[in-house]
Amino acid sequence: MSDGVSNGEKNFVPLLRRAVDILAQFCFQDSFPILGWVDALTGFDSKVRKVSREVNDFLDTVIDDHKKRVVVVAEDDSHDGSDHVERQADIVDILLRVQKERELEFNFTDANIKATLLDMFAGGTDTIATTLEWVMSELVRHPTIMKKAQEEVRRIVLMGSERKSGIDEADISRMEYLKCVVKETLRLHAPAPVSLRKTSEDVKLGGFDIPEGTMVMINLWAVMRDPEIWEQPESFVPERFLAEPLDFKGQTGKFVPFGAGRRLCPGMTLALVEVELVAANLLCWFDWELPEGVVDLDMSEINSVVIRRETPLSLVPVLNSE
Ligand code: HEM
Repeated sequence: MSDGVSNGEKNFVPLLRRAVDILAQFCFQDSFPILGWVDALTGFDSKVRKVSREVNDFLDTVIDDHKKRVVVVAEDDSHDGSDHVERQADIVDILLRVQKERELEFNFTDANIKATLLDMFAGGTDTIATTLEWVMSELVRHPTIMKKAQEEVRRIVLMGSERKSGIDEADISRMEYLKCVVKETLRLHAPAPVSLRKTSEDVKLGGFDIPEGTMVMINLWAVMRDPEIWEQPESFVPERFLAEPLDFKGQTGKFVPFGAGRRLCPGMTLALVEVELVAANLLCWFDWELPEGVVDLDMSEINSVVIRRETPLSLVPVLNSE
């Protein structure tokens, strides 16, 4: 990558966080469209324009940089080892190839590529990092659950006929308890707490008349802590998912960390692979302790588009000597 992009990369994470945080801020246009003009007076509109311009400029640089590279790229590991292959193709190379070879039925423009990249990075960075922080926070607060999850992971990875040095997806598919830990974490700490919809017709719901075209916010966080539908809703009990193996599609309207229906999170499968794989590695190769002097972990949350820990998680890893 050119220096321009490398430098930009360093700034991209904070820029992305700024962009995502703006989405969580109140604006009149969304809640009272008739008062949308107030957003210009409060400075909200210019803040949105500024951050959009910065994100757009960064993505333009990334795309230009990829277009300029004259390298032969491989999209998998199947190359013949010849000197022509300088590196594996990344997601931008692949999207540019799809564009160049006109693989789609519509004109796939640079704007489409930028939108795809933004969706992936905005939707898929903080959500996954935050989920992992909550997984480890809950496990450290519940040593018996941590031990049970570690025993499962280590039995599958370290105690087979052949001791492995890495964990693959086939191993993960056998980690039933770890999957329950991830589900329970997503139930209690849904990183994306609301789902937005616009009504396509007049509806009556719970005694309220909701006119067509109303923006409705569904509080997924509250659904997954509702005492009417969950036993001990505030407790961290992964076993509840052994007893009731709810999937992630949200069709029961009870367990909805990725939303539900046609606008269900498109990154769900990728997210689960990443969270489960990283969590399994953390549990397999290390034991985890609170830093010296810390007796109880602070579990305060920051409410934004993504519900993060108020204080970043700090734990001490101890190499597993098994
Ligand atoms: C633990 C990780 C994640 C959680 C908990 C999560 C959760 C959600 C939720 C609740 C929604 C709203 C769905 C609805 O309204 O029904 C959503 C939408 C979305 N997510 Fe995720 N997500 C995660 C990871 C990802 C990843 C990895 C990506 C992309 C690579 C992604 C991309 C998106 C996009 C683009 C949307 C908007 C979809 C639309 O409006 O049609 N998410 N996500």
